[in-house]
Amino acid sequence: MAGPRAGLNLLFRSGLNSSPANHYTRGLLQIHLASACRRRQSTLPKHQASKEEAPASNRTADLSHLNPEPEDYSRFIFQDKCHVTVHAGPGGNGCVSYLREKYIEEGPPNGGDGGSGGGIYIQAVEGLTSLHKLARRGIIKAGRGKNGQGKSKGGKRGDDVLLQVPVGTVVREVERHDPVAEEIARRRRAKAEPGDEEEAEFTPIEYHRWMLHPGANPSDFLTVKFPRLKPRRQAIAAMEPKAPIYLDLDQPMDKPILLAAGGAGGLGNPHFVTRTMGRPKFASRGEGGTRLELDFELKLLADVGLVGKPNAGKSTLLRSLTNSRTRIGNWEFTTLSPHIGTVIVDNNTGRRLVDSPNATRRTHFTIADIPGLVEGAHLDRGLGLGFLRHIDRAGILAFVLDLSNGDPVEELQKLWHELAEYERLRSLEPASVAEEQTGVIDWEPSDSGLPELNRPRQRDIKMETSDGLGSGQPLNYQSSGSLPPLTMPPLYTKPWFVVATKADLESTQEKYHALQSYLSEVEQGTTSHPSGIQDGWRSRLTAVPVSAINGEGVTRIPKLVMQYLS
Ligand SMILES: Nc1nc2c(ncn2[C@@H]2O[C@H](COP(=O)(O)OP(=O)(O)OP(=O)(O)O)[C@@H](O)[C@H]2O)c(=O)[nH]1
Ligand SMILES: [Mg+2]
Repeated sequence: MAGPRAGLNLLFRSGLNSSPANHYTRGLLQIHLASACRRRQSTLPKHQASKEEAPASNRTADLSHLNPEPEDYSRFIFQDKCHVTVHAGPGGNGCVSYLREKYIEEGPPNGGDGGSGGGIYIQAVEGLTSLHKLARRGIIKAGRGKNGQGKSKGGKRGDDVLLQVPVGTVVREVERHDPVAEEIARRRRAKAEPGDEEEAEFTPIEYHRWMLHPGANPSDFLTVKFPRLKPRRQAIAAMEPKAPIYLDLDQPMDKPILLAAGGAGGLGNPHFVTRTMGRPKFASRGEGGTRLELDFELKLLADVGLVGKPNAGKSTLLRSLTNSRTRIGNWEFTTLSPHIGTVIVDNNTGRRLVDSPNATRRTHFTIADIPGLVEGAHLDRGLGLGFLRHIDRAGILAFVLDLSNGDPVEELQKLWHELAEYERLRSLEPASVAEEQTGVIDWEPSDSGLPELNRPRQRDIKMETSDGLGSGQPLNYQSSGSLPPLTMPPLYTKPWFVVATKADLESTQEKYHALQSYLSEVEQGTTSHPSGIQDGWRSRLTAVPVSAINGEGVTRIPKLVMQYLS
């Protein structure tokens, strides 16, 4: 059974050059032989087939996962956007306490300080592919610092919260409520606009900032003279990214970074001892924690993006190349959310599974199966713009064309037309178009990841400096208006190739040849680029004939991709 197949492979290896036509013939011959093998297998009487265990060398690979039962797919919950409110923990209160010992009736103050509130941290990690877990949490609160205690015991720190998000997540601050910045601004306003003299002398009691001994009467607030205490921040707050937060987490991170530090703990009463007041009856309360409203958006970061019409065979192709268990079905829009599969090119056994012509040390690359594009996708038809955004981030575009359905050259042109239109709309009036047509706001990602955080943003947000208590924190605000445009490399400058699938079906050969000669013309410049843009990518254009459902011809794709990966 394997005899003729092995013989033919040998023949191809020795005798044929690697012209596109031969790739096709080779692919198809392999397919025919494979189906011949299957036919022979199936012609065996059933009982005989089961009894006669084929020798190991003769066993054909199990291809059942390429044409699965309807229920044989992984349930993949996917969410690529969410809005989350995070609260950094407030600090614990300071304590009012005095030393009490035998023969020391009125000991010195020994109230401990309150613990600081827990911070909110974020980390992009590999292995996550969706934001749905984060979205479920809705409101996320870090722990409150514990109150200080007598005998100079400080309160425990509040628990930190770590948000783990997939690589490729963009985090944008929508709203901020910072009690410390608010307090500073209030004081500044009071200082800048002194009322009449009477009013100036009157200082309102700051119940929210001070606390008395538990045994004290509320009226004691009137008699105690509180010192001036500036709002405080934890020292760690200096590590917060500059507001408004805008993070483009396009690399896995070794360590989390701080989004919002918890509030500083209150001071115990020993801090307020003066010459005239040896036993202060008050301590300060902990500072409130910052509240942030954050928008998360996942822009898939795959090396290769599969672009094709619905039902073209993208998911089958992904299954044949990777371990993905994405859903396959003979109807349009089987895939409703992007799926990412990983192709291992080096399993670290000392011998690479796929040779790379350039000296890249990549051990794997990723492929994104994106829902099908229909005509008018750039106008948000079908699953349109929502997923065109995901193509943005793929480094290489693989156009999946169904050879059995319609004219592949025309299909390729239509797909490119959608991408070019999307590109054009984005470059024309990015914010308004994106907002108007999708309700989605695109914003400018950084080119170089985290260091970019400190780049000043062109947004009209009122900044407050905080009297040296931390570097210029913004006052509470709500972002409004349009956001800066996305600066991704234009789609037409990305390397691309074509995967001509369903090559096992009848009368596909002529279509394949027509497609291949069209690509050669585009490459040579005798025909315009299918996007209609003159300086689109034109080098090494090729169409790979495959029958993904039989797993035939697909091994050429990783080799091709490795040529483009650096
Ligand atoms: N004969 C043949 N059929 C194929 C091949 N690849 C896919 N199919 C069939 O084409 C149909 C659609 O395949 P899918 O992989 O779900 O197509 P898709 O592009 O992911 O479709 P959407 O998710 O709707 O965009 C299924 O019935 C597959 O079995 C192939 O190489 N040969
Ligand atoms: Mg699909």
